Amino acid sequence: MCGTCNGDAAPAANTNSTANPPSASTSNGVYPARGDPKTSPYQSIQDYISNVDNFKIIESTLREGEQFANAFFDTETKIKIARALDNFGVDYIELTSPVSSPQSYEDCKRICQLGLKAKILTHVRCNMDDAKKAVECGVDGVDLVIGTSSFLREYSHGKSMELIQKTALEVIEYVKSAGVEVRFSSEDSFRSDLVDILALYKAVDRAGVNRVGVADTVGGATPRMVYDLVRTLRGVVGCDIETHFHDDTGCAVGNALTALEAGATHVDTSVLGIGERNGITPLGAFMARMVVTAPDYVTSKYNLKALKSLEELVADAVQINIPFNNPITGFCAFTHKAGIHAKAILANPSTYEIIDPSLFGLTRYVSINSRITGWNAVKSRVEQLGLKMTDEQVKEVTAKIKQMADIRPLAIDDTDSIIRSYHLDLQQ
Ligand SMILES: CC(=O)SCCNC(=O)CCNC(=O)[C@H](O)C(C)(C)COP(=O)(O)OP(=O)(O)OC[C@H]1O[C@@H](n2cnc3c(N)ncnc32)[C@H](O)[C@@H]1OP(=O)(O)O
Ligand SMILES: O=C(O)CCC(=O)C(=O)O
Ligand SMILES: [Zn+2]
Repeated sequence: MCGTCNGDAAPAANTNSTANPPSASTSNGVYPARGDPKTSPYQSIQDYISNVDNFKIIESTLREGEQFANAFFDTETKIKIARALDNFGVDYIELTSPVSSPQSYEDCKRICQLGLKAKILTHVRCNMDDAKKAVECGVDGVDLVIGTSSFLREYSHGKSMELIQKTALEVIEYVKSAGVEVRFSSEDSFRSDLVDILALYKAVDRAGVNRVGVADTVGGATPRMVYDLVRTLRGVVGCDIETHFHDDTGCAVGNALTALEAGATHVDTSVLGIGERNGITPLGAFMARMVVTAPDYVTSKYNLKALKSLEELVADAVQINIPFNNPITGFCAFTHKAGIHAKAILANPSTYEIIDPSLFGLTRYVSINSRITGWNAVKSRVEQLGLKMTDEQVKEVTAKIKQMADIRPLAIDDTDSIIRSYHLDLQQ
């Protein structure tokens, strides 16, 4: 009913041209009521531990994303995605383990040679053979992972905590000696014994890892659990803390924010959240969250206007549609329909929008095609069409629109016809 919006040919009542934006928008383009800590309750209270305005993104579309059911990335597609992620401004790009297949190995080497600004990582099991293959590819960093929960120790790799630590220290020493960044992560951190993993993290921190990683591998963690674990870990290690959240219970974005509030430094994302099962923290949704929480940091660091094309590229590559309710780029993410909303939005977009779509190169759309349309929105359309009517006349034509909309769904062309023919009648 509202047609396409968000940057495509703007349909009726695109308020970018007709609405009065609130007076002083700030240099980052976020309106005061949305971006100013004095008027926005949504910016986190800063404390000494929070990194909400100083985080890095480890973009894992080309690793976790390859674990998505539909994903098959040929070399050219991987390169296109890597370049698009780099253009967006992510800090790191994580690639599938080169041990996975000969082509994975070749692709990893190839992407390392592209000369991107983003650092290139690959993600391997915490063993010497995998680490050697990773280093051979020329990556900037190696992400080591091993399951530490009793489930994974028993049913995945069968190693004791003692053996995990011994192996980890050997592999870390090797990767460091190769002059490459190294991260050590405990898979399934939230179902691991706290004392066990803190001792392990402490040992790898002492061994000089660049980062330790906390992973909610099964997506069961709540923000409170995340805060507690990351905050505790922050007191135990001096290195950076990376976090990885699956979305099985819908908490992946909230958990990522909470992790930063608790002192994490890095967040793993993938475009549209693609990954194992229903995936991880989506890059776009995370940007939506963080542009509200830390507008200056996000708008100055990331090329937000490139989000839509990046998502389209990946959606196309894995043959899915962008969900209607996707933050920012869902087709109706900036569509306003109910009369009460439309009136206020036309007066000041901050009334019913937390994010200014223009930050992402997109436009808002006010629908005037339904039985819940109000006369103020119709008046705006009448003015856009260059027609002259009194308020009483606009109210009368609004009633006609509602009469028709009670019978069937209307397209903007139908509504425009009702307005034009009413206007013609007035003149005759
Ligand atoms: C939660 C996550 O997403 S973790 C990342 C997941 N990523 C991947 O799995 C990468 C893609 N995987 C692959 O290509 C393959 O699984 C490979 C190449 C890694 C291994 O393949 P295979 O040798 O055929 O083994 P398979 O996949 O059946 O089983 C995994 C093996 O890794 C071992 N393993 C699992 N995790 C670890 C670990 N962190 N450290 C060391 N060994 C591990 C298992 O014990 C098992 O070994 P086994 O051969 O003795 O049974
Ligand atoms: O390496 C990590 O930190 C995360 C691995 C992973 O994908 C997961 O545990 O879900
Ligand atoms: Zn994962």
